[in-house]
Amino acid sequence: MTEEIRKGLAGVVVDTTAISKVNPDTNSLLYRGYPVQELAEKCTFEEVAYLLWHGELPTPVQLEEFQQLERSLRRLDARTKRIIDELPTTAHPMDVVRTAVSVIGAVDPDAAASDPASNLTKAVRLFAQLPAIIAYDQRRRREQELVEPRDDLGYSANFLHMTFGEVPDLVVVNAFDVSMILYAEHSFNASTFTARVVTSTLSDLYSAVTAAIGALKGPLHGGANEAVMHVFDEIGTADKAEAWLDAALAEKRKIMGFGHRVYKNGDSRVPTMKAALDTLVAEYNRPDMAELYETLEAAMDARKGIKPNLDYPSGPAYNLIGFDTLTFTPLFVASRIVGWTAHIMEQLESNALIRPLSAYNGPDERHV
Ligand SMILES: CC(=O)SCCNC(=O)CCNC(=O)[C@H](O)C(C)(C)COP(=O)(O)OP(=O)(O)OC[C@H]1O[C@@H](n2cnc3c(N)ncnc32)[C@H](O)[C@@H]1OP(=O)(O)O
Ligand SMILES: O=C([O-])CC(=O)C(=O)O
Repeated sequence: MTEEIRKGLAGVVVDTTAISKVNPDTNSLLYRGYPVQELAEKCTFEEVAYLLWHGELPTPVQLEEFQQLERSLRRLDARTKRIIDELPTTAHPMDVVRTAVSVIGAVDPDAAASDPASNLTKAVRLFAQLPAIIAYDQRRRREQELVEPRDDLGYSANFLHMTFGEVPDLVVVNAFDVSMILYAEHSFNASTFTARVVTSTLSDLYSAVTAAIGALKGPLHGGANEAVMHVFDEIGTADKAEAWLDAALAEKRKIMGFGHRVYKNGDSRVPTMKAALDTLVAEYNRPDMAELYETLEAAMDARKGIKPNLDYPSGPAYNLIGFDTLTFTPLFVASRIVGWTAHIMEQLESNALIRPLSAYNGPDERHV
């Protein structure tokens, strides 16, 4: 038998999904049929989360009910806070988030229940709790006290309030909300596929999410938004970008924030996130950031023809908002929790154990 091996499952279609459609030919991304750009312009992250989980945008009554539920679940419980406090500040914030989700799973008496209603309850709980975990972790690293959530604020305004102790201008809240919408879902990316693999063994949602966080951490996936900022810090100013890039390419380095497994002519989400970044550049009066961004992008295009992915504009956007660089990938978690949990529920609707084959290339049979 000749076996065709597709390293990294590149180009392999492994299942169907009704959650999102990534189309590199038209450079489009649909969530449940809606173009993501339209959702970013007209909806809040809460509405998009509801859409991804339920398949339809909420009616005003459904939205009100969902918002009330989400606001009621925002507070970090004492046990989770204690366990975060136990972790050294040398731990990467992704490890803190992964541990916190694991703790929430371990103390949930209903952890093993995997019917759709139980899983949706868990998904909403994680959605509501992650901002508190991430905000508190950044604050404790800065030796600041925990800030309690405000029930009168929407998701993004409250997230920023809990992180920085104040609600920034609307333009900042909106840019952050757009980033949450754009990060929420992207079909069978590595972390979502990880969540589906774990779910396919009939393990529980918390285990699948914990594994997905581990997959997202890597710099070839979600870790790239953090890595982009390290690149910006390394380069310094726009006038040094070309020389830096030539040296990095000569060393065969992968340039973080560029390239994509599926999109080969640019990531459908980048123009929307770049526009959000531009509003932040104006708000914080940081044209130098835009100049560095654009110079490196143009140089990469000229030398390799490789375009930016979503992590490229998101990294500097989160920097301008004031997040610590190490907190960037946890922000991706806060958003992608929606996509992961939607996929976990979809996997369970028609489950098949995910177990591919391998072609053995070790020694022929031999004996001791
Ligand atoms: C939200 C997200 O998770 S998006 C992805 C975020 N990740 C990054 O930004 C990390 C940097 N990018 C990369 O490493 C890659 O582009 C990936 C992992 C995202 C996609 O990789 P693949 O689809 O496997 O493409 P592959 O690595 O085979 O690249 C094809 C060619 O382009 C080159 N290439 C791709 N991306 C880059 C890059 N960022 N910098 C330099 N060269 C690159 C490869 O070296 C390869 O060249 P070769 O054919 O001469 O060997
Ligand atoms: O789709 C991918 O491979 C990576 C990505 O852009 C995402 O997860 O948002």
